[in-house]
Amino acid sequence: MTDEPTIGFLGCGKMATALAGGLVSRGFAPADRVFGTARSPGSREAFSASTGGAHTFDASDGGNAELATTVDVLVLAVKPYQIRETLEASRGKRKSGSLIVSVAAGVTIETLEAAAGAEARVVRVMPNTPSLVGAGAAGFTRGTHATDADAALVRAMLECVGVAEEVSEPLLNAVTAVSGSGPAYGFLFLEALADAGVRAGLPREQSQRLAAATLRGAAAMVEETGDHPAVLKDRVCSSGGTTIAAVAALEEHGLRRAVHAAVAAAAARSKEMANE
Ligand SMILES: NC(=O)C1=CN([C@@H]2O[C@H](COP(=O)(O)OP(=O)(O)OC[C@H]3O[C@@H](n4cnc5c(N)ncnc54)[C@H](O)[C@@H]3O)[C@@H](O)[C@H]2O)C=CC1
Ligand SMILES: O=C(O)[C@@H]1CCC=N1
Repeated sequence: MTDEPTIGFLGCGKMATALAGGLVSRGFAPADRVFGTARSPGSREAFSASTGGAHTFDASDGGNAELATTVDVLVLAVKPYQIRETLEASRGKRKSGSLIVSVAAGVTIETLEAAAGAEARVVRVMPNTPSLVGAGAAGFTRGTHATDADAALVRAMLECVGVAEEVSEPLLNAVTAVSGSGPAYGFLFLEALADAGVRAGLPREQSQRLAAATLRGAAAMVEETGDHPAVLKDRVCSSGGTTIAAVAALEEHGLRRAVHAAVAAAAARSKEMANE
């Protein structure tokens, strides 16, 4: 493999478009070394636009085989139920020495290695869509034959677009539940906060800007000070003031219980998908 590998996204839908877009805009790979395949023309156009012109192949017209013969890193980004068949179909067509990276929720290393063929080098990743703007959070685990160099390459890719944590495979279900699915929880909370601001009298755009900047600020405080979130929360809560009244309302309405239930549901679903 050269210093600058070619990267191909087999299934260039929403996750691939976010990851590839982030990788190109952050300089990990130029657009002419990034490729995608999809059945849907809309997905191919969005992928091309997000990457500043990466080439795409039509998956309905032999594109997956063309992609497999072309790239050094083959990123599997079709739906989980399609991973086995598309990987089996790539056997004997993949570029010599290529690395297989799967981003599919729930699809195990064992399934990937069985479908890819003997000695295939596989890394399983759980990324998230904020990779597009360099604010991703991902977990990864290496397969039986993946080398230290493979793990380092995948880590470098993921760190180019955010943070990356190597974990044991069973913990990928928890990673999926916290950070893979997590942006949706953040968007839901942000939407609710902005709505509530509108209810309290703010114009919609101002409320959304304030809500988004506030959540970004809270996350940055945790990351940059290293303080426990509870300590930072206590500093906002004046005695007898507005914040503690709001915190009490959130506790009464079961915010913590709701978050625990959400993450447990996503982790259970991820585990279940391994058997589908
Ligand atoms: N959307 C997200 O936030 C995340 C998704 N993932 C994983 O990424 C994978 C893709 O999910 P999304 O991007 O959300 O779905 P998506 O539906 O947006 O993308 C799937 C793409 O595969 C294409 N496709 C369908 N059949 C194909 C075939 N035979 N060959 C090649 N391409 C084909 C479709 O045209 C579509 O563009 C899933 O396995 C999911 O678990 C992982 C982390 C986060
Ligand atoms: O909802 C899903 O199954 C995928 C995996 C993590 C985020 N989206």
